[in-house]
Amino acid sequence: MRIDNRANNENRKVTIQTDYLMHPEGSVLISVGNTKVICNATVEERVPPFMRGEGKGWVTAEYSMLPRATNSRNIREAAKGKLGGRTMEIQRLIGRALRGIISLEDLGERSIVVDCDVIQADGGTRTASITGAFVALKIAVEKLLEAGTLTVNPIKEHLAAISVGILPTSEPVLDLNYHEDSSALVDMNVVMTESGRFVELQGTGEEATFTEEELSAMLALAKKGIQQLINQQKTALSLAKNKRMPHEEPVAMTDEILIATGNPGKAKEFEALFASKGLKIKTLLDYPEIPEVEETGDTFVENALLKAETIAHHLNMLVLADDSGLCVDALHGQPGVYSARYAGEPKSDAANNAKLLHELTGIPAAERTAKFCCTLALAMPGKESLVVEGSVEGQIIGIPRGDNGFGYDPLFLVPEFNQTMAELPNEQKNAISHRANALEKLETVWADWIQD
Ligand SMILES: O=c1nc[nH]c2c1ncn2[C@H]1C[C@H](O)[C@@H](COP(=O)(O)OP(=O)(O)OP(=O)(O)O)O1
Ligand SMILES: [Mg+2]
Repeated sequence: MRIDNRANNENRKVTIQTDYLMHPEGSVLISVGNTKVICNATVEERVPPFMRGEGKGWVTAEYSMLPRATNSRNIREAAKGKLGGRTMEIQRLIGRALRGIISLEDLGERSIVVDCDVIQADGGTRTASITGAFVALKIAVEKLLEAGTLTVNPIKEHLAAISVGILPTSEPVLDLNYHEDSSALVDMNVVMTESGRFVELQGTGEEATFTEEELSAMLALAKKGIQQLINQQKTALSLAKNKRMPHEEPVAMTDEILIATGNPGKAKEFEALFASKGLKIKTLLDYPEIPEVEETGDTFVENALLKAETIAHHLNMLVLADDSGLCVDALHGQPGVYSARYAGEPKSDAANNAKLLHELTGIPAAERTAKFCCTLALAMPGKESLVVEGSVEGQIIGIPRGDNGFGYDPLFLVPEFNQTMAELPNEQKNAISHRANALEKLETVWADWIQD
């Protein structure tokens, strides 16, 4: 067991706060566990003298740490009057990493400098800097594209970094904190692109050696961790982009509301739930030309916000989105946000139900408790979105029952009725469901929200 109770293949909790400071073209506060780094990207319409006239741009980085980012105070490098070797090495690494995914030709004769300032260190400051620096760089570039200064996107793909290592117990682990890092036998930093290409590998035995098998195990962990970080970058970038998009006066509310779902089962339920309020609904099934929003979030809240805000900006109107799913206790909350894609793409209710039953093989009825969760996000361009959550508890049975509803309904027993969600008449499901529960909460707050 790891000191912070994580599984060996588990990342620390990551948050990526965009537009953190007001002046830089791209500004991000990234937290990876207790490590916190501010990453600011600055665009300058010039390149270093030795590059002038070549039509190419330049991307570089600087790195530093606040004196009390660490357990005891470090003397500021400014006070010492020179940069340490470690600082030089790290800032060159960050610069190389960013130049690995940007076309300097497509950037044109301008520079982007990304400053990475560690405000709190708990291991992995260089990797957190790279992951955050990419987001700051991407925001700065998106703004150049939005302003028409650039017409071709110079950023070719996403990039993130993470550490892996081998603990004294010989276990390979992902994303080491400082405590783990200081006792690790092997410590490795991996910088990788979305397509799985490496920009840099820094693997070191600390009074120890490692085998090719151990190296492969560490790389597999790193790949998984980096994919998750890239999803988190995408989520933060989409939400930030929606906030930046200019908006005219939103289309006035009529007796119609748009629900950003492409799921016919949900659409039908919302129709019934809203009919009783005298409101008509439209869904994305009425707008087949709108592309599906990528659900990169790792929480229901993030995905509901992504769907609601992206569609609200697209159509310049009030939009409600639902992100929902099934959380099974014996599966540690899985499939959770992955409910729709549990058995892979293309999404299929039948395949998802089959996979769920398979995963629960041999687990006795008393331990098959579960809950349906629903997060609703209400978005209007130019306004802070409203978010509410609802849930309903039940149990996963071993053989599907009933034809009403959709998704996991035939396997979800509601104990108080001794019927599955798919056996309950529609009105009954709509009286007790997680969706109905969330909608009730929304009703108590939305009048105030729409007014101001
Ligand atoms: O009342 C429900 N009864 C049974 N299953 C349910 C229910 N509510 C959600 N679920 C399951 C279905 C799907 O596997 C996942 C939702 O995933 P989620 O991404 O929110 O919806 P989706 O992709 O089907 O449509 P969309 O994103 O366009 O709203 O959870
Ligand atoms: Mg979905």
